[in-house]
Amino acid sequence: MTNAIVSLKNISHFYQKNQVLNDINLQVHTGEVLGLLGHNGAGKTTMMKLILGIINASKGEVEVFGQNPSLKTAISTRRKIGYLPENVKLYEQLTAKQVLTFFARLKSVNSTQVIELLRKVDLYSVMNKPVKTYSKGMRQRLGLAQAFLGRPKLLLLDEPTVGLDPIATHEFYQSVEMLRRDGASIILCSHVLRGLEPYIDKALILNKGHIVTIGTLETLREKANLPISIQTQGIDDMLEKDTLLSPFLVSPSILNVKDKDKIATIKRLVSYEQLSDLHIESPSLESLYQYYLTENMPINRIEAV
Ligand SMILES: Nc1ncnc2c1ncn2[C@@H]1O[C@H](COP(=O)(O)OP(=O)(O)OP(=O)(O)O)[C@@H](O)[C@H]1O
Repeated sequence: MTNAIVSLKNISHFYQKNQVLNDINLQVHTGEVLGLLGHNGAGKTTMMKLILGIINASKGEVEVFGQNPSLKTAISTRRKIGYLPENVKLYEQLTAKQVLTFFARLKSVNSTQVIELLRKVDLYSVMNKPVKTYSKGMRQRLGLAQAFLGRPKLLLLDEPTVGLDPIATHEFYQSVEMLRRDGASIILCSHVLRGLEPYIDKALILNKGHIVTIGTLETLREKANLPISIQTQGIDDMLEKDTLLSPFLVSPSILNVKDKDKIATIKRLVSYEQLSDLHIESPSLESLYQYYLTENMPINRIEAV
């Protein structure tokens, strides 16, 4: 692919003698949203720091918009990157509008963007209230607006939904979606998977500095071949007695089947007149993550250095 805006080639990184990234290869293309998933300490923030140009890789090559982002001369590249750090603290005494106006000045961005961004992250109606009165979800959305000042082409979001409840998480991702529609590519690292799935195009699962797998959710599902869950209503008694279906039962009304058996199973289920409803669920991002972490060895493991 030619339109990679982020390219990591054979990246390894050490903090003193401790190797925290191992032969990482990654390309992020224009318009993509990549979920960088891994437990605490997997190396996600280190990857972000490399892309931001804050640290230099011990080995390998980092290119962002075709340049090494850590070079002094890569000013235009760095301007194209927006960053929301984990646990960002914005000035409590200032209002959201004042905070964004302040950052707009620091970034030499026209302050007309401030109001537009406050609308996008749904803080317009409270923009004149001090940040100290905001919920954690509102603060995170303000952090997101700060990261998007100057309309960066690449947004890096580090654990943006830690500590947010499901509603606040949903609202946060809706704001991310608004910014994505403005043309931003996004790398979003998280160990909180709940609510993430609809918003990412690809997932990279990182374990102890190794890439375990990377791909679209569809590809990850295909490779994992985990069972699909089919919930039925109205035929519990019949399912138990059906010798073709009963081996798949995991509860009186739920069957777990592999993708290849899905259609045959559904056809048999709908042949029951008493069937009143059917709910089909593909493996969740959480179960895929669990599968890849426990079942698979890293694809590019380097043995002890
Ligand atoms: N400046 C540093 N000096 C030494 N070790 C570090 C430094 N920064 C991170 N580490 C170590 O590198 C490893 C990877 O850390 P990193 O912050 O990249 O992981 P992470 O996946 O982002 O985890 P978390 O979600 O906890 O931030 C961890 O073992 C961490 O302790």
